[in-house]
Amino acid sequence: MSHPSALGASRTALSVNVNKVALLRNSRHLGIPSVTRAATLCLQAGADGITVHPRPDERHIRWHDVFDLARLLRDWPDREFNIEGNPFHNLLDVAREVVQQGLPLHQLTFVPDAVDQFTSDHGWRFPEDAQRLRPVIEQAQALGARVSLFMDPDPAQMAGARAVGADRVELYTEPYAAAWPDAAARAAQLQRYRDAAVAAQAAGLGVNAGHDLNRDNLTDFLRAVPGVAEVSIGHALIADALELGYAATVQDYRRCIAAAAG
Ligand SMILES: CC(=O)[C@@H](O)[C@H](O)COP(=O)(O)O
Ligand SMILES: NCC(=O)COP(=O)(O)O
Repeated sequence: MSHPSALGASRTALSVNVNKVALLRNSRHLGIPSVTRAATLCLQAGADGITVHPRPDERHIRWHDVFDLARLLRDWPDREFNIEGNPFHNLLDVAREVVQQGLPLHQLTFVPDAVDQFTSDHGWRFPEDAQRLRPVIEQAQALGARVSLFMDPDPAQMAGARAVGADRVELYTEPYAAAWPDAAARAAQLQRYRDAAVAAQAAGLGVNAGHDLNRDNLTDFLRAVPGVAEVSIGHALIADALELGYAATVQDYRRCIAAAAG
């Protein structure tokens, strides 16, 4: 039976971000834990794809990881490979090399991070970023990749993302995750994200979401925000996997997604 993957199904796809596996591995020179082994176990457990966010300092994902994972994904043709990063650093060079080697690359998520960014904390802004984004979006799409722009949940910004040629936006969910424990703050945040998703879809964009999503906050988010195509989850999921193992963890996140639909 084929996997009901991001490539065809209407349910929200789960892309596992394996940055933090690489972070642990890099603290010694032993090659463990293995990033490709982690990805394999997540895919075997039903993850719809793998995400990496290689940073210029290679503090976690190293350039060879991108190619190792692309080679792995070649054996999983119904799953997706999503690479995140700033297109004005060397993201497009890596993407070009992946494609030149005949390896799979489904999605590039452009994130406006500084070189030394601690972690992503804001999205692109329009009209300020429009002129410089247009050509790099075209270059990425010419490689055959879907382009998603990391965006704050501001409905007024979504038409700008579409106008520069993006296929999707990824709504930056840290403010929602931070508000989640407080019911009133959570409801207010969910309204913002719902409005942003509706505006994005009205502009012709697909909607992804990510950052600090976890097993507690994921179902509420997907219940409130319509038509989310993909969530990419790393930090909390890998932390859960340290306790539960990759298979049980991925299955749990899939249950959180299914609970929102049911
Ligand atoms: C765009 C985004 O929200 C994630 O890719 C996040 O930036 C993960 O990066 P770190 O794992 O380096 O925090
Ligand atoms: N795009 C978000 C992502 O890949 C993972 O973010 P996080 O779950 O590590 O915060």
